[in-house]
Amino acid sequence: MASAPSITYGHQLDCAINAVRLASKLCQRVQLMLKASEKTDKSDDSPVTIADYGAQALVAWSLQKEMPNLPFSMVAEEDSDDLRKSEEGKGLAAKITALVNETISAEANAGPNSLSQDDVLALIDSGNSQGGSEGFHWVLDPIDGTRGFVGMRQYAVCLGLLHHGKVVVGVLGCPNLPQKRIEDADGVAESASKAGTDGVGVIFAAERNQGAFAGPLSGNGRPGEQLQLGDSQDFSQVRFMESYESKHSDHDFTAMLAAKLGVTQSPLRLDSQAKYGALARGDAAINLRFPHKSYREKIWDHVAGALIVEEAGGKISDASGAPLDFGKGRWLDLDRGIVSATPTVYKALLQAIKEVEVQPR
Ligand SMILES: Nc1ncnc2c1ncn2[C@@H]1O[C@H](COP(=O)(O)O)[C@@H](OP(=O)(O)O)[C@H]1O
Ligand SMILES: [Mg+2]
Ligand SMILES: [Mg+2]
Ligand SMILES: [Mg+2]
Repeated sequence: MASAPSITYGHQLDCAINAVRLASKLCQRVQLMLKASEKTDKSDDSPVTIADYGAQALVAWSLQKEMPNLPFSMVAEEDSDDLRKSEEGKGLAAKITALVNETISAEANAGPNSLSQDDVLALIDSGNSQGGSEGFHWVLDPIDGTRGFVGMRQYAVCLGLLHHGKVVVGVLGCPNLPQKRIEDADGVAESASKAGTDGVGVIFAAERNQGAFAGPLSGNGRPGEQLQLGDSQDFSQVRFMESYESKHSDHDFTAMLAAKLGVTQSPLRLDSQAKYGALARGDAAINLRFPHKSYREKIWDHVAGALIVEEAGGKISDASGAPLDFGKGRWLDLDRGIVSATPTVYKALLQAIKEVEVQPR
């Protein structure tokens, strides 16, 4: 008896790549003209800019335009509450609408002013799905690493697709990431300052069981370079990555873990899921994230990057080795932290975590 054909998600992958490229264009426009006044602070003290909102609206617009006949469910980070409440919020909403329309007319061959302010607010709010373990759900972080975006460092537009709770498509747009392998922190900082020029801006894309790929963010179609991780066991040669912000991940704890493993190189500190892309292409062998114990992770911070790492041959789990369960709604509950690495290094890492006595804060 012939076995049932396995499901593929090629069309959704193509649509996700187009949506991420379009939203990345908007982010690049805003980064060139970013002013402090166009930034609000959410109750959790994280900044959100007109680019976060604009990118969310554009991804929702692009996906629905390309797949008009499919039901649309999206779990996304932002909502329009702050844009409806105050005069300042309404002013931002007008700017976001103008920016979305400008980007659509410049990049997507549509007429100017094609979307009203209400349309844009509704597109932002179309990201209010609760997700779950049944059916299809897009998962979007319109700008991951907003602090990196504001600080002209790394950030990423991150879009994934869940099918029955498993990630089946993952795309990362990284406008400030060098296309060449990262040598050191100075090099990556220099790239960020040269966004939009040759050699800067990477898109990572993966489909379940079909591999992970990288290529220039500018351009069309699927990125062409397949990523396949090597498996070094020489810990004196490996490097680890972690958040730029020590508030997001305990740098003292990760230093202790690295020492336990025999890692001698200093860490590469980058904002956003650009770290997952960088891991998948071999810029470093380990990505560690150990937030404060009161912090609760959200799925959009990891969905796209997790598939890219796995499809490149890497491993990812929580600190106990349990797989990340993205099918439980908007939150991602897990044990202590998230670790991802090349396979042999990953095994040693889990063992080292068991052996260290001090736990993160
Ligand atoms: N106190 C905290 N601890 C851990 N993570 C935090 C945090 N405050 C915010 N974050 C999350 O960390 C993400 C950035 O991760 P990184 O440190 O790898 O750049 C943020 O994504 P956004 O920038 O999308 O809000 C946010 O979701
Ligand atoms: Mg945020
Ligand atoms: Mg995020
Ligand atoms: Mg974000």
